[in-house]
Amino acid sequence: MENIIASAVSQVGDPGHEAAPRRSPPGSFVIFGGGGDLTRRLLLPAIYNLACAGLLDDGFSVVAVDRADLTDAQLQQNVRAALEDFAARRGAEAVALREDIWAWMQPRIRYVRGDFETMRTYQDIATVVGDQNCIFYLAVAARFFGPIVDRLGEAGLVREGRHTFRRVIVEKPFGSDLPSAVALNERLLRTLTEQQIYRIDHYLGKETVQNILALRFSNGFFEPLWNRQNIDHVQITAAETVGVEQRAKFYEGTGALRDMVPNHVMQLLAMTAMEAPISFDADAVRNEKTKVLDAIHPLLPQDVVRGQYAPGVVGGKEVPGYRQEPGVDPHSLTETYIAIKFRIDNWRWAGVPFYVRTGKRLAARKTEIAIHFKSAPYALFRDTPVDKLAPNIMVIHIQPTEGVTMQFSAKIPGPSVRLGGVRMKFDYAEWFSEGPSTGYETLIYDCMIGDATLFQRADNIEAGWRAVQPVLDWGQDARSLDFYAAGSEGPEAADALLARDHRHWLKIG
Ligand SMILES: NC(=O)C1=CN([C@@H]2O[C@H](COP(=O)(O)OP(=O)(O)OC[C@H]3O[C@@H](n4cnc5c(N)ncnc54)[C@H](OP(=O)(O)O)[C@@H]3O)[C@@H](O)[C@H]2O)C=CC1
Ligand SMILES: O=C1O[C@H](COP(=O)(O)O)[C@@H](O)[C@H](O)[C@H]1O
Repeated sequence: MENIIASAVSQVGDPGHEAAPRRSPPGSFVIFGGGGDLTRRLLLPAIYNLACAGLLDDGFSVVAVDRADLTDAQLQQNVRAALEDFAARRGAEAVALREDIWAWMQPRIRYVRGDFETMRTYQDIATVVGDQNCIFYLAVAARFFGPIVDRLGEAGLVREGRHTFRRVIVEKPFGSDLPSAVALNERLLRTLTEQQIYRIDHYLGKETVQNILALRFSNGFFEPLWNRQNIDHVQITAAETVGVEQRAKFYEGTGALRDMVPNHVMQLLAMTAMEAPISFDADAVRNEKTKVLDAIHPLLPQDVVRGQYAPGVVGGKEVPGYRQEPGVDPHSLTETYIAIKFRIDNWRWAGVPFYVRTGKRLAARKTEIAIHFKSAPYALFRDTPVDKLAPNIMVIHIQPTEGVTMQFSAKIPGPSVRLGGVRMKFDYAEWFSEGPSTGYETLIYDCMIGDATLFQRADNIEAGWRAVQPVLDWGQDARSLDFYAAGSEGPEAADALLARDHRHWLKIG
């Protein structure tokens, strides 16, 4: 089946011959938190990968701002070490850092030592960046977002010139509920225009997430089926095998709902459910996303299952429960798993539930969107040994493998009519040879060229929080917390959520 599809598609055209993307404009990429974990693990490798792809202008430079006492040369050594650890690899395998790229990058890396809360730091940044284009990346704890932007404004660093831009990339978490997200938007917008703010959601940097729009809107055969007449329900899963790791302090006050749903999961839902935009212009896309999120029906307690992992076995190894993790309150009520049944009150989706689940310490690492189509009428098969027709399912795999699978029924060879489920699979890696990616390359590059399509607008963020705010308002409650063994499929109550509707989850593990 896979061969038939591959050969049919190969007649269409040879992949990989699209127009080459243009180089970024020259300018400084200023990273607040330039010595931090995000910078080392994801941002610097992304910049290195962009340099390897020839997408950075010779007038590009990185300016790291942090409080450690370092010289430019020491910082450059730290950057090299980070690139060796996190960038120079192909899959799990380490490869040598490209010396030609490092020779290009090294002199373009500068350090500004200073406290984020001190004006002197901003004066020093101004001296380094001069009047060039600048992107300020806030790779810092959320409590600094407002203060840094205020000071950038006071120092005149975000004033744009006739031919130069000043942009700010804001990391997550963007607020911790609807009121705080609204307040943060208001604060940033006192200094910046909406067009200068790039609110990042790293899920939007993932190729297959972007592919949802390509799949839906560049193929004639999906869109006519993409509605309540043909789709029974949608399942969105973002499952992880890792536990809370070293992040107990952050996670205890956050939990799975805040950490994953208003941002990453909502982006997946919005891209699956949105109407076709009138163009791929950033605002056209974001208008449609906001519209669909605004159409989410207010949640009821019976639509939500909160879970927390208990001790169990992951990858053949015994692991502790969440309450036994270092830094976690032994009586913690923080959820590490959440499942929600969303309803979308619009013409296209009325009556089609969107079930979402996300959690840590589950049976496998898997992010996917499964579109469950309605079954064909059974009538024709009543006089055959076939007792029921399986529904067709289209699964968009986001990670760890990227691709699309279609599940449908076919006749099992033999004299009588018997049906078996078969799969057709499109695998991104098999079809397209892509360079290494952290997912941040696309986002950083898009910000450089001023394309905000994959970033969240203020109303987008607020719509995501608004959809989950009822759950936050109910508060944490021991009665609303179900336990699941680490390494399992999640709490039984999540199965019951679908069983009530005579449906079941696809297996994670
Ligand atoms: N790490 C990750 O994988 C991800 C992180 N994020 C988000 O990115 C942001 C940064 O996270 P992360 O890199 O992990 O955080 P880190 O704490 O590792 O990095 C922050 C850096 O800022 C420095 N710093 C803290 N306070 C000041 C100050 N007042 N003045 C100057 N420097 C200061 C810290 O120095 P010191 O070490 O001395 O405190 C540290 O080097 C957060 O918003 C996080 O939610 C998002 C997705 C993934
Ligand atoms: O933002 C976050 O995302 C990660 C999951 O990201 P992924 O790209 O590995 O799917 C999650 O582990 C983390 O808790 C959360 O803050």
